[in-house]
Amino acid sequence: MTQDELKQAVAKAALDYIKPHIDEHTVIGIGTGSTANYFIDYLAEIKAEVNATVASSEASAQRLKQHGIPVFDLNSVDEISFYIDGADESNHQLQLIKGGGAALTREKIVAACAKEFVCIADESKLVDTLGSFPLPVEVIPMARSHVARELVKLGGDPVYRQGVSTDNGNIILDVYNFAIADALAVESAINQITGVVTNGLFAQRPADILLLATQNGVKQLHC
Ligand SMILES: O=C[C@H](O)[C@H](O)[C@H](O)COP(=O)(O)O
Repeated sequence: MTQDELKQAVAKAALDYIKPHIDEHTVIGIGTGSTANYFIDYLAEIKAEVNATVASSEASAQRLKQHGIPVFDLNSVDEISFYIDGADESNHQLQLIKGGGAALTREKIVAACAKEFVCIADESKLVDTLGSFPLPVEVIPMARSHVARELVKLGGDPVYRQGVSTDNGNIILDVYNFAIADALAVESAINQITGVVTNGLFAQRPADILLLATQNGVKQLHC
């Protein structure tokens, strides 16, 4: 199977995973990216059963609406029942790097409100140590140089993602050459830098389950 076929297979597995639990009170949080897009397309097949979703990006909200799936503002719902989203990397504790598509902040907010975070990924995303994928950091534009200097002090190699503005009107610095042994500590240290909105480490709020598409089928990993 190609990587795209694996993404599609895991998106279908996520739908099968949550479908028995969907009722009129269920609010589904929707992630961002190519794997999440496949999930949205599968969700459309059962849209009559879906009363509410909350999207983690303008792009996902638009795709949901195109399918006729109801999208709500996060402030108008009590709790997210399931949050379904992809990742750029996951370790075996289900701590993640996200934000390759610049949606990390809204993703982190929706994940924080979720009862269960179901991460969906193909097997290339599973790593022993996070950090081969450059760590995205969302930054208030005027703080770009200051934050970059502070990231260098932490041992990283930040690169400005040219031409990208997040849904919140901010910029992204991608931090290269960070071997992230203690993801909790790194997440918290970067978030202490003035001017940082948040970073793409999901360690304080890891996934609850990782559905991992492999050539031998979709596996379930728990931390
Ligand atoms: O900002 C983007 C998100 O964090 C995505 O979930 C992540 O980049 C994975 O994307 P994909 O499913 O396209 O590999």
